Amino acid sequence: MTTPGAKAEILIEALPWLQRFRDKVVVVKYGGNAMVDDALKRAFAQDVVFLKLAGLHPVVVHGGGPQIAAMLKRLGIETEFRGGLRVTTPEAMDVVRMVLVGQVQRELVGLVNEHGPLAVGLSGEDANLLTAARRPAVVDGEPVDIGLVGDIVGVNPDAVLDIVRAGRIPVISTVAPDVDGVVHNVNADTAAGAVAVALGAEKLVVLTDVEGLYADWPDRGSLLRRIGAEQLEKLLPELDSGMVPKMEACLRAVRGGVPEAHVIDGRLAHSVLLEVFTSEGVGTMVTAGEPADRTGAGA
Ligand SMILES: Nc1ncnc2c1ncn2[C@@H]1O[C@H](COP(=O)(O)OP(=O)(O)O)[C@@H](O)[C@H]1O
Ligand SMILES: CC(=O)N[C@@H](CCC(=O)OP(=O)(O)O)C(=O)O
Repeated sequence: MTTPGAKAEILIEALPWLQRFRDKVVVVKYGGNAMVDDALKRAFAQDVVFLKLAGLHPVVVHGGGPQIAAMLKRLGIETEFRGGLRVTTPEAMDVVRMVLVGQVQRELVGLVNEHGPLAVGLSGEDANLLTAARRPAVVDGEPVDIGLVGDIVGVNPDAVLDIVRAGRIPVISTVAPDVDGVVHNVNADTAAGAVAVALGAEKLVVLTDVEGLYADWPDRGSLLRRIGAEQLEKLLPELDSGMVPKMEACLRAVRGGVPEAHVIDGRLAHSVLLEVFTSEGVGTMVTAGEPADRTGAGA
């Protein structure tokens, strides 16, 4: 059993991190694969509320890939992934928007608001929050047309900061119009990286369903605890599917001035709190400079 002294030590470990992150924006990307059960989703909502009440400014950017896949299946619409991105026809786009904004976002907003009137849901379409431009997938070094898939070319920070300044927690779905108003499907990792840069965030935290980035996936001994931008750039071509947009987003964040970006295990309850408020942190930390590599859990 934890003694009172040990409990106090755990609390006091958070002190320097409370000082560093107080009044700072922390962008948390919650991936669909980390939303595996209700207990974990509730723990995630608690963590975000905890950050807010501790004086940080969490901004949630959510995914929902598996939820989109399930709805597409129910509707008998087939889609495939190219280079980690969903090939998105106009018909699939309607489903992406319905699921992300109408289902996943609503659920997260509801879970956060069990703790008080905190979360406000919005999509890239609200107050010109996000502007997209069509992007191809890159497969074997070649650009491939994948339909209504966008990259973020513009962020209106005030659309988010107004909500933050009102003491609330923005929960952002990543569908975004292009300059002509055509709505695009934006990978949630990609959007989270762009939002973190535009908000001048102090940290980007990306939750997924593995412990972090592995140098030699799936060799479990190759977990990287820290990696610099240059080394990550070299590793990018070696990475598989889902990890590519995630690590590109971390790279974009740190190159855009966010001091650190993290990929952490969303299957671990309260992983966000462990990352923000403990000295050891969890998962893989990406920085712009080249830190000494640390391999292996707990290193
Ligand atoms: N080098 C790597 N390190 C860690 N995971 C990897 C790596 N390469 C590929 N993966 C895969 O990427 C997956 C995470 O991406 P994805 O399934 O898109 O997650 P999410 O829904 O959280 O965005 C992991 O479950 C793992 O199977
Ligand atoms: C273009 C593209 O691939 N968009 C993603 C958007 C959702 C997402 O990114 O969800 P996760 O974070 O759960 O993977 C998709 O359609 O699945």
